[in-house]
Amino acid sequence: MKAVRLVNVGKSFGEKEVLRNVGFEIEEGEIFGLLGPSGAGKTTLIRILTGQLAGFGEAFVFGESCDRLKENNYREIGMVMDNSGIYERLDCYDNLKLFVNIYKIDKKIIEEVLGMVGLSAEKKTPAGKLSKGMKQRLILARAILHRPKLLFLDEPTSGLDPATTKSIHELLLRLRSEGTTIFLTTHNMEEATKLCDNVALLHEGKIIEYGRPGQLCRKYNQENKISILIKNEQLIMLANLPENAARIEELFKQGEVVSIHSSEPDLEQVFLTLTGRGLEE
Ligand SMILES: Nc1ncnc2c1ncn2[C@@H]1O[C@H](COP(=O)(O)OP(=O)(O)OP(=O)(O)O)[C@@H](O)[C@H]1O
Repeated sequence: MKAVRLVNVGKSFGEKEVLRNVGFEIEEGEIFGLLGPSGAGKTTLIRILTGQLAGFGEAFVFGESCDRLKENNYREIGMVMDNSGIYERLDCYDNLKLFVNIYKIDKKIIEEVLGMVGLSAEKKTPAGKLSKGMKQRLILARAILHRPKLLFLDEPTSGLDPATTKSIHELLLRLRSEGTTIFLTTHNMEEATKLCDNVALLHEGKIIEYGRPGQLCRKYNQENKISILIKNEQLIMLANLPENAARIEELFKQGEVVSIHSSEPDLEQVFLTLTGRGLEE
């Protein structure tokens, strides 16, 4: 069974069409990235998938229609959205205890999950006194407490420092290795390339590309070039064509080559090629 299946999903707010003909599937156990600039409709799509908003078309999680999700379906889903649901005055432990009680699970899991997100030392710290990165990790801890099969993460590392971002990435890869399906939105193309098995590019409410990050980069690699760093720190860019082979061979023979690699576009450039706009605009 697919973790997520969308067929012709659309959504309008009044006159404004925010999503149109959105269709794709997510396999169980993959990390999927929905990429698009601000206002593209990413959060709206997550809200439809989590039953918080009704749209047109068909949307399913684990075969269940998203407008009919019940308690047992919600037990399989975890979410990290803007509205964090964290109580500032309660410490980290008690914040999680609230949810352990709601889910009726063993409270032994709290210590384990605090460890997973690197907050064991902050167990007794009120959430209001945590740094932004720590708070984000607490929100993530809350979302994975009941070990959901499907995790929705709306910009999980936005505005966080590189160390916290790295620890969140490691946690997401660990969750995937344990079989969790992850649906994330991001503006960060490096994050998407590093983590995602598949990505969809959303532009003005429509999916304009879908595929593996590497595959998409190669597909739009119109200017396939090779960059060669030589000893005097000079960078030589050559088209990846047979007629340049002799030149490259000569540089190798002269012992000049420090490094050589093919230069493919990144997802940011793919998006720019398709829309004429960057993702951060
Ligand atoms: N409840 C609402 N009522 C009216 N318009 C809305 C509502 N929610 C979202 N929109 C509009 O729908 C569009 C898509 O918003 P959405 O939040 O889904 O974008 P996004 O891709 O998640 O953006 P960001 O990256 O900034 O979070 C925006 O133009 C937004 O103004």
